[in-house]
Amino acid sequence: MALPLSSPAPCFAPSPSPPKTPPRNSFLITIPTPHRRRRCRHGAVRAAVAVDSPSAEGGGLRAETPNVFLEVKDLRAVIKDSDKEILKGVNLTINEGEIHTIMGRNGSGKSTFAKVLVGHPDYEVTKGSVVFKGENLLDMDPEERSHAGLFMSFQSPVEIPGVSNMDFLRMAYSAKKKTEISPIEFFHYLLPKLEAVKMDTRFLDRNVNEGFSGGEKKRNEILQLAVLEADLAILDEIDSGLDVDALQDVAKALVGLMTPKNSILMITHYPNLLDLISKRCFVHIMEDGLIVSYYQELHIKNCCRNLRSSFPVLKYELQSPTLEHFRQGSS
Ligand SMILES: Nc1ncnc2c1ncn2[C@@H]1O[C@H](COP(=O)(O)OP(=O)(O)OP(=O)(O)O)[C@@H](O)[C@H]1O
Repeated sequence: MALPLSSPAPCFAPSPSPPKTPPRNSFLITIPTPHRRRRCRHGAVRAAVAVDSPSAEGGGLRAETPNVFLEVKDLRAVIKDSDKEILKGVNLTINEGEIHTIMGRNGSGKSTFAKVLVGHPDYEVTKGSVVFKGENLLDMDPEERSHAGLFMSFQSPVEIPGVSNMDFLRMAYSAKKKTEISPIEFFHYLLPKLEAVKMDTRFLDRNVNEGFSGGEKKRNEILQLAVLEADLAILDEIDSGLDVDALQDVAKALVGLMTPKNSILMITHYPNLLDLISKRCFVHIMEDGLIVSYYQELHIKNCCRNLRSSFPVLKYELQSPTLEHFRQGSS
């Protein structure tokens, strides 16, 4: 379920200028596969694998210095009241206006990472830092994080019996805007958003997610995101369980929500959604609690084409690529 938001504090960390060499904890391997020579229409295809996701300053491929939205450094987390470490030193930087995707095997820690970012009580951070728009995210409780502009769509959206979708959305919107909005006024605000995600108004009277099909729940998550207009949307497998039409609707709605000022962090196993969104994006691979590799700033269509042509398994089976696939592809 999404968390209600309130006005984000427009506080941005100064963007560091990119150094000429990658930081010590990361190195780039240019993949010597055909896509290295291929240049996309945008003339900027650059495929790279890095061990340890580099920080923005380590990327070194950007000429401009965008505002850093989220900066995760050496993040380690265990399951609460246990010493089972799930996140083992994650590094990730997201600038405003960017789409980032995390792929990887089942159980590699993707959802845990997302949940740790929004302050899920099941996990305890043992090391590292997370700065969101210049503020220490780890010092905030989950509600404060959502107020600061974070939104998370969970893999399995929760049902809220006894609370209508309409009331829930209106309460969340009021909390974000810090002002009451009348049901009529809110309905007018909501209508175009319902149309964007192709949801019928009858879903407004139903209790939040109660009895919704898997696909309807996912659309409802996007509706919440559209209503709350978060700065950074973390979408955990928003594409799972969607039929072809629903996938296209969700992709279209997401594209409609993107502005140069907001960002998306998607967790997915399938490149299809990336294909449909058709925007530039960063693709990261998570393995055993670490972001171990990344494709930097590829146009998504090229990125997915490259992934499929480089790693034969992806041609036939749209599974999450792993670091092993990158290694095979580059040999
Ligand atoms: N609350 C918890 N209690 C026990 N184990 C947990 C808990 N949360 C995560 N784990 C374990 O941590 C590992 C990572 O889980 P996580 O859900 O983050 O993986 P994932 O990469 O999102 O997997 P998938 O692709 O299947 O969704 C798994 O082995 C999981 O069983």
